[in-house]
Amino acid sequence: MSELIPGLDDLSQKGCIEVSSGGSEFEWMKFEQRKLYTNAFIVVDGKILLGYKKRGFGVHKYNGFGGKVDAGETSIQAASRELMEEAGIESSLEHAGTFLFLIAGVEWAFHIDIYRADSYTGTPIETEEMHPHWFRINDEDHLDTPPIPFDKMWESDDLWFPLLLKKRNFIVRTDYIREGERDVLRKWCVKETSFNAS
Ligand SMILES: Nc1[nH]c(=O)nc2c1ncn2[C@H]1C[C@H](O)[C@@H](COP(=O)(O)OP(=O)(O)OP(=O)(O)O)O1
Repeated sequence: MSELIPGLDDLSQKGCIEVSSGGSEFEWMKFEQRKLYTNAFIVVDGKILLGYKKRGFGVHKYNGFGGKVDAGETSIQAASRELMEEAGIESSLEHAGTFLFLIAGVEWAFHIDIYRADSYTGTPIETEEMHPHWFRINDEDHLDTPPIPFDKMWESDDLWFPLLLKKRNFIVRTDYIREGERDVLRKWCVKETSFNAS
């Protein structure tokens, strides 16, 4: 079995398959506290909806729609609320993965529940935080739509997007450091959990 990823439930790692890992020369960063976040991706008819982030941490990157889970909310309630606040749409979301994101200088870990859906209601709109855009998910269809802009996303997203798009469930941990203005991926592990013996 591959190394257990610290900070993620040991049981959910039982029987899963490591897809990618790196930075083995570094230690995983320590953290005392975790904060809950969500991130939702809509994939419809060969295209994925991403938002261009206009402000805050991760500004100028493309990402799913999400943010902090508020007190008294479940994760899926937060994911639905954020999808409405940031893209103006409603959707029946399914849990797709769990993501632990650490960055040097922030003493807590971001525990992000990743959701996906293959339908939605409403029309995606630009909001104060995000500008929505569609991207094609392969190079056979929709050639008039741009490909997923991995060079303008968090550096590790290309490692787990194939699982998200194939509807496979996964867990990810990424530890980043800051180098000047840049966030640099230092250690990571991606595992597919779809094969979990529960
Ligand atoms: N696709 C992604 N890939 C990645 O590597 N890290 C991500 C990620 N999506 C989110 N993160 C990390 C970095 C990001 O700054 C942090 C918080 O997520 P968001 O930026 O979505 O939340 P916000 O800070 O906008 O929260 P709100 O203000 O509640 O909307 O989680």
